Amino acid sequence: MTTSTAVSAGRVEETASAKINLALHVTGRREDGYHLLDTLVTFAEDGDELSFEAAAADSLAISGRFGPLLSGNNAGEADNLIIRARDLLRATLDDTGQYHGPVAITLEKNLPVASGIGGGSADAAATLRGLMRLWGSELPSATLMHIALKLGADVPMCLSSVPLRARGIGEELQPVDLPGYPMVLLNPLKPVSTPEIFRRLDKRDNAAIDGLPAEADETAWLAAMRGLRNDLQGPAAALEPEIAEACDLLRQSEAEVFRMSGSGATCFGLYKTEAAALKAALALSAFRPNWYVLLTRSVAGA
Ligand SMILES: C[C@@](CO)(OP(=O)(O)O)[C@H](O)COP(=O)(O)OP(=O)(O)OC[C@H]1O[C@@H](n2ccc(N)nc2=O)[C@H](O)[C@@H]1O
Ligand SMILES: Nc1ncnc2c1ncn2[C@@H]1O[C@H](COP(=O)(O)OP(=O)(O)O)[C@@H](O)[C@H]1O
Repeated sequence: MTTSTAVSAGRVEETASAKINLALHVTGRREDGYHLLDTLVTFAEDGDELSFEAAAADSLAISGRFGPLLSGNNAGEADNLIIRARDLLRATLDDTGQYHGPVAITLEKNLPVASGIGGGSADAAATLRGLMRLWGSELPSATLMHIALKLGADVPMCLSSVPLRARGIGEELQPVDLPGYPMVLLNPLKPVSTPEIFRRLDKRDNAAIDGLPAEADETAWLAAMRGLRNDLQGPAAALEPEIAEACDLLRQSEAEVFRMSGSGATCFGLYKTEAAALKAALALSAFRPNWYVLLTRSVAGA
């Protein structure tokens, strides 16, 4: 039911930025089996592109390099996180008597799917942001965070898409003063199962992240990040050896910091200069033409 008539904008656009776990420490386990994390996260300047336009009826049109992977039984319209985000937001707006008319949504799926960079979570967060702009909605930030967490552990952090440290399973967020860096993402395009990676951990009470710089000093942050780790990288590389190869290629490309993101298989490299990142991306694309290589930049903290 739509209970008011105001539409604040005809068409709005949102970028769903790739999420990068620069470090991910598994520090414990909840009673429901979910693992407690301490993770340093940043976002790429690039990602999926979404648009939202008032229409006569609801629709979702998907295009882009990885669009064909989202169809049928794998996140087709009914299961797509975009649709789940739209419907959950609508239910809350309905309860508070706010407008939520029909909407035509487009998704340009540029990010590889199930690849440790949270494309689905970023799409869900972009949908919440985009529809609130389109519909002129007003919700307390706690309500929005509650909706986001229902959609997935990574969705709250994707709402702001700024560098942050996340704890719990992703609900305790603390922005950090991390500078932006030229960045290359590299993925062998081999799927890895997130639950399987968590199941294969042999240690679940690892040390938390320690000693992050308080200021945006590029060199101090690079040194701090070199001392961190991704506890999911060992199990993921054991399942998919090309992950180890991807990290090794990034090391050879003279990345200042290189590591796997999330539960894989995407790996990232951070560089001191745009020229170094460009050289790395060109060499990696030539050496592994069938892999996913993205030359981008990580966003800077506030
Ligand atoms: C590992 C991370 C790090 O940012 O990113 P991705 O690799 O997905 O990008 C996330 O914590 C992914 O969280 P989320 O998006 O909820 O993962 P899902 O794919 O829904 O979780 C699949 C399954 O993985 C296990 N799981 C997930 C998260 C967590 N903190 N502990 C777990 O044990 C659970 O068995 C869960 O049912
Ligand atoms: N819009 C979407 N984009 C990507 N995956 C989606 C989407 N909606 C639902 N999914 C489902 O979510 C799962 C995890 O996708 P994704 O967020 O890309 O993983 P990851 O966080 O590992 O990068 C996919 O296997 C897919 O079935």
